[in-house]
Amino acid sequence: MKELERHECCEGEVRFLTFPSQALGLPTKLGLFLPKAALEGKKVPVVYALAGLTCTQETFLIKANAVRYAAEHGLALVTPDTSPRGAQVAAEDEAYDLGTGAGFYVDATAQPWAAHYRMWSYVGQELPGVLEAAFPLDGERCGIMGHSMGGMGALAFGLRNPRKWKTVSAFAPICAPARVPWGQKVTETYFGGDEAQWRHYDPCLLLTEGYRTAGKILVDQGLKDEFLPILCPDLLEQAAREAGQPLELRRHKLYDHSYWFVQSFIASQILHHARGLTSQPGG
Ligand SMILES: N[C@@H](CCC(=O)N[C@@H](CSC=O)C(=O)NCC(=O)O)C(=O)O
Repeated sequence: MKELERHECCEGEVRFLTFPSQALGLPTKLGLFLPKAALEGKKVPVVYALAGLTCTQETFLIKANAVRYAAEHGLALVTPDTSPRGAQVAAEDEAYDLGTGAGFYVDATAQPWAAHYRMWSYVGQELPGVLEAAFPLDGERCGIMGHSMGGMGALAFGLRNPRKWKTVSAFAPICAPARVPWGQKVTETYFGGDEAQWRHYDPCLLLTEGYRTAGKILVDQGLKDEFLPILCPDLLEQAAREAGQPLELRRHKLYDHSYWFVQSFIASQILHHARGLTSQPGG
């Protein structure tokens, strides 16, 4: 693990790191906020924040205004990159919604993508192990959140592995990727046309298959979101209702898809994780 940057922030530290990922078969970068207690060597709860299409390990930390709330509640934040970089796949830099910056938090099954596009294994397995060995992060108190493509990832990780991800939330997640153009493009490329792969990652399909999170899922969605028709929050609500999965879906009339929206509701999403991961009131 090599440190690229370190900045004092909200009595803790924001660090940018790189290491050679075995899952991705490439070096990868990530952001890490360590609150004051972690700098003093105490094990702290941690929330992974997964960003959306076109983002990097920096985007969420810079734009979501999450650090001050994480610091307030003594939470660490981890912000992975959104795809492998430099995989040398033809076409990986041609569109914003495929390839670089668009890993979709899945493991590709079709070549040439399958060699490096393995964000599911990287974020879900490799990264927590590497970080928990290197920093005072409590592997028993992990939460996961995300925006858009990252919201989809957060829901999928939370549903598939509730023992690891004790708290789950999302901003404007892609709720039914198998049914919408973004996901169909993934099917044609990363999955080589095998639509059935979505059964591992599509939040609505996972709910239908019986997967559940440990506690209530919190989702914020803007109603002026330019991507609303392909995010399908109504389908998530219906799938959760039918599955008996507790879900609080908060619809916000005036908000779009941007980080201005994320920033507006980040305090209560961080509180949701703090309550679930610490002994704070209401937890
Ligand atoms: N018009 C954009 C489209 C990409 C975009 O809106 N990306 C969103 C996430 S969308 C789903 O995952 C985002 O978070 N962008 C970064 C930002 O700083 O807002 C384009 O063509 O780039």
